[in-house]
Amino acid sequence: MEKEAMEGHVNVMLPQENLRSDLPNGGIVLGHDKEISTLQEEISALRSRQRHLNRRRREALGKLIDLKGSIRVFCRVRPSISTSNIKIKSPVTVEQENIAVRAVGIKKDSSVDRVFDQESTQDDVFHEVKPILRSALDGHNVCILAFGQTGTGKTYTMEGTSDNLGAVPRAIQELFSHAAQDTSSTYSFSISMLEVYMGSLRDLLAPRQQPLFRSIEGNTTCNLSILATTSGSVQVEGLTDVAVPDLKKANQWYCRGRRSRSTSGTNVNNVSSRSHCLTRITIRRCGGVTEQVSKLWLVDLGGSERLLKTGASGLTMDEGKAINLSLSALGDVIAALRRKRSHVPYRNSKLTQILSDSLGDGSKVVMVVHISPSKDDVGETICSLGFAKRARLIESSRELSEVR
Ligand SMILES: Nc1ncnc2c1ncn2[C@@H]1O[C@H](COP(=O)(O)OP(=O)(O)OP(=O)(O)O)[C@@H](O)[C@H]1O
Repeated sequence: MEKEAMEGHVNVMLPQENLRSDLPNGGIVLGHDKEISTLQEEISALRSRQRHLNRRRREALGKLIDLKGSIRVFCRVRPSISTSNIKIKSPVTVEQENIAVRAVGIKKDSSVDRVFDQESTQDDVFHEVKPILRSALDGHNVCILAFGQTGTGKTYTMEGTSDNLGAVPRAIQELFSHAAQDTSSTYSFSISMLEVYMGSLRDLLAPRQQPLFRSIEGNTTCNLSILATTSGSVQVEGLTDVAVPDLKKANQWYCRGRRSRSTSGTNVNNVSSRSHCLTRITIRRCGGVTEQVSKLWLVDLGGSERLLKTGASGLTMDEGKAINLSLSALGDVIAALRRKRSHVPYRNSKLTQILSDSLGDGSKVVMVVHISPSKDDVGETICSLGFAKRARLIESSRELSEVR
């Protein structure tokens, strides 16, 4: 019974044979009232036990995630996209948790919490990401970030394709499926999506579609502002937040937001994302008298890029510079958290400002660093692995007077 209660299912078997022997037409006689009231008491005791076990499960999960580190770093290697039949040996070799990069004059070994090799599937990645969703349902702010050089598969991991759904649609599905199974709490969800583009914010779910940033150079009319509340939580003023009563509605809104993203062709990716795309699921959990609100951020970061290599010029080059600057601000925040600095420079970019209540203490982060298997990308691969290393060294128990 305990195991069943922990999994959120309590099945109480009524002694139907006994009842039926007295009742040929299937009705209930008064003589059984006592039995019924005993069973009702038993059900209510089991419900209370279930709530208690759920609370303990939440505490245990929180401790487990803290032990593993408040930030978990995975690395995914994109499959080779060479069209040639000649098999070229990749400078990148991987094992379960280790990545070795070998090239002329380069010998670099890195370790992360889990490596996904070129053959890994969307299922494999989601399997590792899934436990942290429980933390979001339990009231923690959670952030799942896809980081990496342009063209290494960040959008593939987060959005996926219609045949191979990525982490965002799978996470949305998982939230609804958990909510349907948990009989001890009720949940409601809402979704927001925004794009951080050249230091400005654009609401991807605005009722009247705002003009694409890319189509109007220097346009900042879509700029939203970020407010920090006295309780330390962060609000994006005026950002559309749509209540999603079911999975179908959630997917419809997510697809709508995806279609509004700014993309452009570069030498290395012909549908390169020119911005950071942030999907926020707000979770309201009501268990008994208390309501808890938490945020799940699913972030497809713009690709870090070497501007010469991507062949970018004009607007595309400016976009690349802006992406690199905000990624460097994200790196600085992570480094400050790691060093337990009293000042964490969240304010240095819009990206880090928005995420400030979901990157610091008490929140849980999964970062999937994407790398290319190609010899031509060794320089970028080393940089991305350096970023992963810095992120991985964050300690979970720290006391910070964070500046947001
Ligand atoms: N694991 C994978 N399996 C199959 N195809 C992949 C995988 N990863 C990436 N791809 C393919 O590689 C190409 C580039 O991937 P994607 O657009 O996701 O890169 P990105 O890192 O988001 O790039 P950018 O930063 O420029 O937006 C796409 O055609 C994508 O479908």
